[in-house]
Amino acid sequence: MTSLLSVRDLSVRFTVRRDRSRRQVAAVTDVTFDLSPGECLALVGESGCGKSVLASALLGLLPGNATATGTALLGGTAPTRSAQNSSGGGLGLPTDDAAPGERLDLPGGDAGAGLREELDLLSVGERVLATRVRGRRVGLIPQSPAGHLTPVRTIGSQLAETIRELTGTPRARLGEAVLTAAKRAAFPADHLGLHPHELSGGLAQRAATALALVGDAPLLLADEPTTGLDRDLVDRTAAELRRHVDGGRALLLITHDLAAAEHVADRVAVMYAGRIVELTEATSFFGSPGPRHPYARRLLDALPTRAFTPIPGMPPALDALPSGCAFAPRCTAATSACVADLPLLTDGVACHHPLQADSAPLEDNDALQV
Ligand SMILES: Nc1ncnc2c1ncn2[C@@H]1O[C@H](COP(=O)(O)OP(=O)(O)OP(=O)(O)O)[C@@H](O)[C@H]1O
Ligand code: NI
Repeated sequence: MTSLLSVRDLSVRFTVRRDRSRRQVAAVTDVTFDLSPGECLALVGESGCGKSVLASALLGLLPGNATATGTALLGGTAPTRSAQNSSGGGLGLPTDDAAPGERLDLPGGDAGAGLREELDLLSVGERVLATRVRGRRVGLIPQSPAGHLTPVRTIGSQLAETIRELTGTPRARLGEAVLTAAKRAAFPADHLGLHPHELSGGLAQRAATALALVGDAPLLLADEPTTGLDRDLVDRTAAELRRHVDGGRALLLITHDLAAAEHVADRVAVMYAGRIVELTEATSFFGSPGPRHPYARRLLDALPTRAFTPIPGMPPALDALPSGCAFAPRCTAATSACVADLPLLTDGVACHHPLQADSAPLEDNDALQV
């Protein structure tokens, strides 16, 4: 299937001042993956491994001290018959690769050819990202919803404004549309009159989710969308996200919650110290043969429903990464080759000694060989 998003060699470097010298923080390094319409890729990994920075890079939301390199092609989408008619047709785009259920009758009278052409998200620039990409072609459920909500406006009025802007819903039907949008994210209707600071973390999360779903963007980036939610709301959010994907949209699900990832994801990418170290089908990852990278295996074993064994040691500092495998100092299977040579992602795993099928949980008392 044609990719909706093709990320190639995406790297992000932050320049920071430390001890009166400038240092480079390698937050994301050489990340490559594809995402198709109707597919969910879960991006998992310990805190600080670069997941949110990756999402920010795709939306042009990096701070000023960051530099992103590589490419992130967002595929063009074909117009529907009605959009073709209304815009006079002939947008010069292929019509046979539209995702099933993809929203193509683009809102807001913005149905120009540029809206649907292929874009490199890393090079298009802020104006295109702000007017044509964010919310319309790429939706974001941010990790810190409070920072993305307007503090002085009620959730209801923020939803109404976003709905009007992105879908062109007439004023008379806005009230009904706000209720529908809130319900999709399990945001209670009787809280729509509240301001962001009056909401709990979980409610702010649901408000941000409702806002992100409004544009029905073909690609959704959901950064920890279930943080702060009770288990039944986690399940509801996971089900809503899956519905979104089954409607033909693509989802990059960034999460610590491997259980939620198991319910929603088609494929899993495991990040460690800024790199993808394993990229595989969710059924193989969560079932058989299981993760093949020792770090991925440890991550899964750390789940309370599995071996419940924490991963020993700490991830490396991103401004002083080793030249070989960054996981080697914590890896019980590491050899001198792991310290000397960086293993590249080959056949879905970046490891010199990938685990064999259905291997037993790794033991903490295995002596580190490095
Ligand atoms: N503005 C910045 N300047 C310097 N370093 C930064 C900046 N923003 C993020 N980083 C670094 O980039 C790394 C990756 O951060 P990121 O937020 O992507 O992690 P994450 O995987 O999303 O973690 P979490 O699961 O905790 O959300 C971190 O080590 C962080 O310190
Ligand atoms: Ni994050």
